[in-house]
Amino acid sequence: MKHSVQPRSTILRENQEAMLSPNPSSARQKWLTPPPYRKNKPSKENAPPSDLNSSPAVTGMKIMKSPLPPRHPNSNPLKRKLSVESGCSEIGAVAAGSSDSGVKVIVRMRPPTKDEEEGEIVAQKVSNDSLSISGHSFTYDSIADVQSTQLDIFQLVGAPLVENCLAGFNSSVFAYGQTGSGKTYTIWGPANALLDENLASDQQGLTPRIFQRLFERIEEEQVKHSDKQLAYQCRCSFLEIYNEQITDLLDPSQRNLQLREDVRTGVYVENLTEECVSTMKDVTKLLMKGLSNRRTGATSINAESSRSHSVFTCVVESHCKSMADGLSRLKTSRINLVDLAGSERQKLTGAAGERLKEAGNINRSLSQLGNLGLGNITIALIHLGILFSFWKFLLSWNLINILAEVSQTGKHRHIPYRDSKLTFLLQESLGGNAKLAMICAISPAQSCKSETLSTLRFAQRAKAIKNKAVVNEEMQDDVNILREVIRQLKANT
Ligand SMILES: Nc1ncnc2c1ncn2[C@@H]1O[C@H](COP(=O)(O)OP(=O)(O)OP(=O)(O)O)[C@@H](O)[C@H]1O
Repeated sequence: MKHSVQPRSTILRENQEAMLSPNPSSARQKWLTPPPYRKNKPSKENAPPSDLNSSPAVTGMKIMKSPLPPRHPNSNPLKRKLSVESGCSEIGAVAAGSSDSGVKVIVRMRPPTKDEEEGEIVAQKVSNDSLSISGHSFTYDSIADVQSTQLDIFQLVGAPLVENCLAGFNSSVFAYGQTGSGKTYTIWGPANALLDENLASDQQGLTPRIFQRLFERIEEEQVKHSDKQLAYQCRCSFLEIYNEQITDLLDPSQRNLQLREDVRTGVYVENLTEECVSTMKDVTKLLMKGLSNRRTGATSINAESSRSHSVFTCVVESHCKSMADGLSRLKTSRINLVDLAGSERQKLTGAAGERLKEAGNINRSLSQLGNLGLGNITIALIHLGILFSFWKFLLSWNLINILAEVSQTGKHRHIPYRDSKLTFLLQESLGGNAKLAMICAISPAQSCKSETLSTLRFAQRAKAIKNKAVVNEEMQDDVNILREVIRQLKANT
């Protein structure tokens, strides 16, 4: 189901106006439509009129392209922090206390391949949060060793993400690591584990597990808060960034989509397809469609290597009305699940031709995620074709390094988000209004040692970043502010 729709800013304005409308029924029509967990029919025409007294539901509001992420409340007068006393704020608040702002870093070691088993195994888990590799020790939030299961990863990363999401926090998971280290396996799981008959499979990846839990928890929250007319809507999109071009994985004819920035609401992808989901079936359908449209190719390390970054995004909105104070509240949170293309050294992976060009682009965006800011010098090196792998190593620190430095010293610095599509699109997740978990995937084998060390150092720098996640909540009592904002927006258009 694809929806061709107007820009998010227009919708927001309409919704805000509707919520503020002196005629409450117009606001209701914008917000509540189908019965619980019915697949959404999102067009305006299809939306049956309903009212706030209808049963709790995952709602089928209007669908839109290009949703914009909620911004930090300092830059947006419409947002306020969670107040535990407020009428609806305890909804999904199990994890709301987790106001920790550090990036959670998990290192996952995949089992050695047959070839690797014949060589030396150099990486070893030492404790729950540390590992050693050839005498070097590293400490992170958690180490998942070769025995770790998909369920373990869900419990470490997925379960807290769902609670944070219901509490109104933006939440992102990035999988980073060398080609063939297990990023795709971790984030999506094997494709056959998405089939209906395998839904209970041990192999199921983090994303389907997250949505399974999310829908269960939504149902629980609606039962628990049945007096608050609690309604949810989940809208998903799926894109890939390949050679610095954005393709819509739910409609691959849409290539080279553009990133836009809205002053008030942030970065969005123009014309990206969004679909409403309310069941696991909806989600698996989107995942299977999107994953089958990704670019893959063989490297010497991974026969089915993802050659692009894939980003699955779900915007979860909840609307409730408190009986205690009669106020309506809207919480929005954005989940980003990101499978980064493999970091790789061309010599090791035997890259040539198209693969080499891809690798250059992959490395450029990953580099941007964490390089040293060597900008021009390094670009000159690239143009000369000199020491591709050395370049990658040097450049693999910029954004992460700058963010880590800003977090540690409190100094102001220009953060070069715009230097790659990946960092521009995901800037909220990197040092902004989001909780971020980074899963760094490694192989324990001697043959991967230098890539593994590079990944582990990247992970150390990532750990130092401080994000500023806040609950994204709008309240109806902000009516005067909203009216003023609408007036200003209208005046500016
Ligand atoms: N924890 C694990 N347990 C069992 N098999 C795994 C595990 N991690 C990875 N694998 C297997 O290793 C192979 C490579 O994994 P995967 O495709 O996830 O790597 P990747 O990091 O996504 O690589 P690329 O960046 O090249 O896409 C796959 O066959 C996958 O099934």
